[in-house]
Amino acid sequence: MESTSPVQAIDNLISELPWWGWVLVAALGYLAVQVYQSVHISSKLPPSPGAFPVVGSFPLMGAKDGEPAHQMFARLGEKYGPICYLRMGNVPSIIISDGNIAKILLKDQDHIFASRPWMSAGKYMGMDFQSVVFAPSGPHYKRLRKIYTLELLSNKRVIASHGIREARLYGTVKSMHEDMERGEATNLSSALKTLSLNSLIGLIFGLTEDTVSKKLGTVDMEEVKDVVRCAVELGGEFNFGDYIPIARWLDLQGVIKRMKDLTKRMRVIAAGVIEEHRKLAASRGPSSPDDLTILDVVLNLDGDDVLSDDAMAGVIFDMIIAGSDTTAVSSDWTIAELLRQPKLMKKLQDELDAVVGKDRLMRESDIPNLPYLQCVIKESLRLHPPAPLGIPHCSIQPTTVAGYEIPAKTTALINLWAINRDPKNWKDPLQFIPERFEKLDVSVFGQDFSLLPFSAGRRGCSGMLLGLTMVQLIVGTLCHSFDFRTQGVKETEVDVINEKPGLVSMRAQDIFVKVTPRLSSHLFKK
Ligand code: HEM
Repeated sequence: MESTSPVQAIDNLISELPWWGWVLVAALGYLAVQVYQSVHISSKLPPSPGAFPVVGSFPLMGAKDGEPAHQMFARLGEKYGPICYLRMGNVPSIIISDGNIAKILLKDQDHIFASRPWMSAGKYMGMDFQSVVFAPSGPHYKRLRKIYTLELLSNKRVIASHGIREARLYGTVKSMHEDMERGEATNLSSALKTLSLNSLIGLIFGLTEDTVSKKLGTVDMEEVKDVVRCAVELGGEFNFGDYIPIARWLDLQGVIKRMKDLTKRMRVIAAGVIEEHRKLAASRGPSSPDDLTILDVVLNLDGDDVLSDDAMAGVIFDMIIAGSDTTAVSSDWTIAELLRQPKLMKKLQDELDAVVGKDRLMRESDIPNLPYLQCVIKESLRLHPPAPLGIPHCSIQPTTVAGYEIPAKTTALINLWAINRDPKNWKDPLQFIPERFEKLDVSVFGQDFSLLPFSAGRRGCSGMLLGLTMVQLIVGTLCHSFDFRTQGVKETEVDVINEKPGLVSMRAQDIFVKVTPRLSSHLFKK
């Protein structure tokens, strides 16, 4: 009998292996790597609950049904310490629950942690990672971020665009007054969302009060609002496919399919508004720099700054999505806290009456003269940061943090919610006490690592001044204009504990209020 050499035997096996044999070999190989990674969690990594093959640490994270992720991560922080290692499916991740360690990532090693991990939201809704929110660090991101800082959201442009925000807000004040005249309660939470969305749409597209709810050329503004609503929902949905490759491939949750459909709608809207804006700009001739909308500025960029169609679509949707719900929920949490504590509400109203008077509505230019309003908003951003986990960061190279080894491509989640409530830094951290800021000079803009509502460093929120100004103006104007009586629940029992899960921290229950005007009656006439 002819003998076969081992090499020949392997050769024969390979050539005769059926397709399912290859699938089996690939699956066994994948499993072997997973088992190796699970048992081989290096002792130099941060403390960890451990990990299983394929699903990693997911079953060990102690997730509770309906619980927001930042609360679950805060519990992990209490158990495993301020830096905790998780393998989320296939993805090495660290959770940071301490301001001093956040400072290492966002300041000392900002150049290492300023990238973003791969996320299906970035691939699809982020226009193939062209949008600033999802772009990994590199020349494209650097160029975009510079455009945001110097052109789109510069201090000068934020100040110059105050009229658009004030007009939208005064419109909301008048419709709440109309609800009152009809004897109806206003759903305040929902009114705040509509207001923020309309303000952002106004800033970007430059629509007037009449057209903001109608059409811009071929683009229906209701379609824009629906796309934004779907994007916020989809962005907040947990997608296993981001962590487990096979789940991405199978798309069992249908997230990728829905994102692809939504991206098509986003591209159609972006193409429509860009075309309309080009036509309008051509017919209108040159405008003064202060009258330009965000989209005018984007279209006027020249030289190396000119953006591709996808990057322009990214700017439009990044700004509306990142800016609208964050400012709406922050205003909602603040008013909820003030309703629970009538003394604080009165103190704020007294300050507003003294500075603004009763014969006009508040303006953005009043804010520097309203120190208590500033303290109220700071305290609200501390206790209820609207984006409690920020947006995931990603390391671009291996590094050491607090004595632990962190591999390259590790996702870093910074628990801003836990940091802002750290009892090491804040007395009575769970109480809403604006007075704590009366004698404490702490900035919300990322210089103080015990207070990080906007995160910090090169990846920190690029709309922080705009966001802060909007919340101050909205809360100040509404509390100045009205006294509130809640419907369905006593003022002092408005829920300021429970949240809906999602990217943005929303209160679990909408607030319904009946209002009584506090200012001269002519201010409420349409
Ligand atoms: C109270 C309101 C707001 C809060 C609390 C807030 C908070 C945040 C946070 C925590 C991040 C993540 C930062 C990180 O990755 O470390 C972020 C990112 C971002 N925010 Fe805001 N935001 C607010 C309003 C706005 C507004 C009004 C805009 C613009 C219209 C905006 C635009 C952005 C953008 C573009 C990013 C991504 C920055 C980047 O990746 O470089 N935000 N925001």
